[in-house]
Amino acid sequence: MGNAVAASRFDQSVLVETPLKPQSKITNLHAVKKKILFVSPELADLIKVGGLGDVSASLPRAMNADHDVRVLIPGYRQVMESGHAIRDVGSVPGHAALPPARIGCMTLPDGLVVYVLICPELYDRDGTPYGDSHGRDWQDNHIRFARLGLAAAEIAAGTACLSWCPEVVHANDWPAALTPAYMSWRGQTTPTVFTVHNLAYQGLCSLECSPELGLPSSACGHQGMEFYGRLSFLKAGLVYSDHVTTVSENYAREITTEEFGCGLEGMLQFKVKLNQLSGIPNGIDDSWDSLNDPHLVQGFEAHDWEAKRANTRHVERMFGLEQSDGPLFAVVSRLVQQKGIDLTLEIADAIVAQGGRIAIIGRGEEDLEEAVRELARRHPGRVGANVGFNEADARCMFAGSDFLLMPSRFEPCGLSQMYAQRFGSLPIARATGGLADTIEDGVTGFLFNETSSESYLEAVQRAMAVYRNPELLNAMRARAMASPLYWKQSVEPYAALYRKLLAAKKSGGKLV
Ligand SMILES: Nc1ncnc2c1ncn2[C@@H]1O[C@H](COP(=O)(O)OP(=O)(O)O[C@H]2O[C@H](CO)[C@@H](O)[C@H](O)[C@H]2O)[C@@H](O)[C@H]1O
Repeated sequence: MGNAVAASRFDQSVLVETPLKPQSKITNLHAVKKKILFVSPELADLIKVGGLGDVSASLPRAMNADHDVRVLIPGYRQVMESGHAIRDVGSVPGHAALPPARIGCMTLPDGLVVYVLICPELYDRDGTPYGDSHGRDWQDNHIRFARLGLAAAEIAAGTACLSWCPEVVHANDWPAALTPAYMSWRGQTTPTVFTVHNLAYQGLCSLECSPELGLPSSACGHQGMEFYGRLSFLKAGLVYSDHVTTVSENYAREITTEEFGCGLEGMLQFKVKLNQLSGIPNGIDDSWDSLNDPHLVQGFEAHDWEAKRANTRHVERMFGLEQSDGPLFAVVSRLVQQKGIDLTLEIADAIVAQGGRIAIIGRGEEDLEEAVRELARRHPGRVGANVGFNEADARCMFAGSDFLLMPSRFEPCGLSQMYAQRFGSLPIARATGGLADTIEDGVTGFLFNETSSESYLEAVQRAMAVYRNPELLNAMRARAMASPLYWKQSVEPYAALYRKLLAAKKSGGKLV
């Protein structure tokens, strides 16, 4: 294993920073670089369950042009065995039932600095970050992710023995949500941002877990993280952070309604009144380059549809599909209720009957995994399913398909539809959350309104009609390929938010 943990107590990563050059412009740039700690349970380079892994890999890198953003993640087995050297740079003491842990530092090949929370009894396991290989949540998830939050708080307080201390802490989703909470309970004043990538995952545990987490009594009341008789990590992130963001403007509005608010809409409406909730859309990174992506059998640009076709033939071979002139539909998704996979299963026969073929890749809930396998068995040569996930195959599918099926019940932002657009595959999606913000109906994809197979099928029929009109199809493909935002364009709103929080802290004033 290449993950030697050296014995130093000091954070040597400072040694790789560009030395300051007096009297030069670079000096000024370094002077204004803000130190940001980005706390996340996933980082696509090392471990990814879904879109949060992509964002945690892309956003800190995009921000690093102007800031010094470092990521903190748990030292899961996959992280410790990733082959990247890990230097021992600090430690955090135990607290209640949270065991003490070490902090390692990993510098990825492009220079991204990643702090790794090393605590084998919590993280050295087979399975995913959240559960075992059968999809069952780890019983001690409250301890595992409270440990993450408290370690971040210690780093922010300067008590983790690191030589680096953040000026802003940015925590993501429920697994990192106790970061602002512990910081608040300990009287720390470093500004905190909490980003909700998915409000439906809340990190709930029994109120009786409170002593294990070492919570103050105020935490267990309605004004704290109590939620319908349980403790909610997600609510803690909302209550105790200085500002909450979510990953599209439309979803930021939707979560203040009963339909999408998961019971938290009242407090989210309150956040809006305080000007403490906003939507900042996700982007995609530069690797989504249809001409130069090494995973594709043939790179292509807009209007080089013959080259795109070579990718279609490749996907047909990958999934054992018959070659035909009919459209190829792709599903690249976590197989969970949110994504409306059941709706795709309902309309699949109609797609096949009209000459379409469907290729499905993804994993998730066991019953949905079995249902897609069964669909493929029923339509040999017309429907192919690969239950599992790998990035290379996903990229080939975005490049080779004509349409991406994404009938999500809700979608905070969605990345897959943007990946598909960039690779000339038109998303067919429900007009919800970030899907409604990133897809222009009839121009860069197709939208439908109702969570029903009728509404969905109507959009699929419109897509099929466009497919029969090559001129229109190609015009839409070209528009779609030019439409997704790169991360660079999403970075400034985060930077502006950090500036605002720092300015408010400096003036000692309340945020308005
Ligand atoms: N079975 C699987 N295993 C591993 N990876 C898989 C997978 N199936 C698909 N993927 C990949 O995961 C990513 C999916 O990202 P999305 O943003 O579309 O959804 P997700 O629900 O995971 O993310 C949540 O967080 C992101 C980030 O903010 C929001 O965009 C989104 O709306 C929200 O639901 C893509 O890179 C895709 O290729």
